[in-house]
Amino acid sequence: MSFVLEKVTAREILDSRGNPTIEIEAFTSDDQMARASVPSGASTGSREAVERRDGDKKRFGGKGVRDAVNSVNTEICGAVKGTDVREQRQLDNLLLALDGTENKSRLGANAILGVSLAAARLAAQNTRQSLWRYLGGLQANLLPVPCMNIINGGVHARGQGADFQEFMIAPHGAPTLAEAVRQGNEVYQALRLLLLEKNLSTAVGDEGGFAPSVSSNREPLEFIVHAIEKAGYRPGEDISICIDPASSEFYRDGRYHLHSEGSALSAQEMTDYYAGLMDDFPIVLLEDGLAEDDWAGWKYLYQQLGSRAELVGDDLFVTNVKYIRRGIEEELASAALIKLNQIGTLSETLDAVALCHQYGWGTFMSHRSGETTDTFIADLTVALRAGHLKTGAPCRGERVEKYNQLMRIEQSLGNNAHYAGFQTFVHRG
Ligand SMILES: O=C(O)[C@@H](CO)OP(=O)(O)O
Ligand SMILES: [Mg+2]
Repeated sequence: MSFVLEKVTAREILDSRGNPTIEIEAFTSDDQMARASVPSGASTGSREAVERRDGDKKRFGGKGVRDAVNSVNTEICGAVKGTDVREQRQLDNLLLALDGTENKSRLGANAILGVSLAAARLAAQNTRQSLWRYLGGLQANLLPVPCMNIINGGVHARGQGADFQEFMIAPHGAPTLAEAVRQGNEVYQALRLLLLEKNLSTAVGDEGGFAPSVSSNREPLEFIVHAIEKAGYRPGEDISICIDPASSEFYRDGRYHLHSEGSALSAQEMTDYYAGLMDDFPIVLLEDGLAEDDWAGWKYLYQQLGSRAELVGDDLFVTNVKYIRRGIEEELASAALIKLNQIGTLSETLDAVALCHQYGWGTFMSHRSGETTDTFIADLTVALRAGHLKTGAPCRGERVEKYNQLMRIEQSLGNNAHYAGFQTFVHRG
């Protein structure tokens, strides 16, 4: 079995929104092949690594992704030929040096990440290991709490629903991952019936959650608590709630504009608003409660609410150790969202997770709103003992496929599998 990278090739494919994205194939000198594809966000942080796409992300065959494809087929292919696919850091460093920019804008973070992931998968394949085992070794036995996004709002619902982007359920009381997926799905189905009873739309948003038109950000939480009970579970005991308001999207001129409620709040008022929600609903995790540039606001948020819920930075940290380190030093949050394509290589993602764990921070592994059926993040979550992940509703193939892969991994671990449960959510401060 060879480990020598012979060539990488790329093509343009569609993501789950029907927008173009990149797929990479990597080959060893004995003609073994592995494939990886790269997702794309809608509520992207401004400090994310730069993907090469058309401005509006909509044109298949447009310049952006085609340019990234060309770079892989020519420049990148020439540079990586001959590297050992097991030497992931060496390969990733080579790609960083080749690009030469701080934010991967020359070759494109999508091109770079696709090569990085395809090479890792090839190494796993040629060492005859599953990807999760190859990436995590013997410590890879922690199955994450699946945080299922069952109500979509914000830009993922084209502004027709709640201001908050994601309302997720976390079935942390389940004994196993498979049971958690089953429970989450039961709540999702119960929610559908509740919405229908109220004559609300059950059409879904980008991540498969329902996107009803509501008149406040409390209403989805009320529906969810009701759905948890209707499905036969205890809110807070068996199943809790995680929210990602993605507040950078409604932050302007120093205020948080909640259109559904007709208010514009300061960071302190927004924090009080969240405190009120935490009084009334079993919220265990709040992601991007404040905006990516509101560092002072985050400090206050953490002081007030760090002991009540895991406070996760997504747009704030963009999976970048530089910003996560600042967050740790200044005590701004208790966890980082982890998205491979925010930073652009596997090695840098491993560094971000290691830094978080070193300081007792949580790691919330995440898909993107524009996904492919690639299940790399499911394996990575188990490999890195990330503890909880979000990958949408238990609906829409590109989301379901990640949950299905986690169930496969759990089954192959047998008695050695351990379900993360409630303690995976970091509460402190
Ligand atoms: O904000 C987020 O956390 C993500 C994923 O749910 O959305 P997007 O991929 O659109 O940035
Ligand atoms: Mg987010």
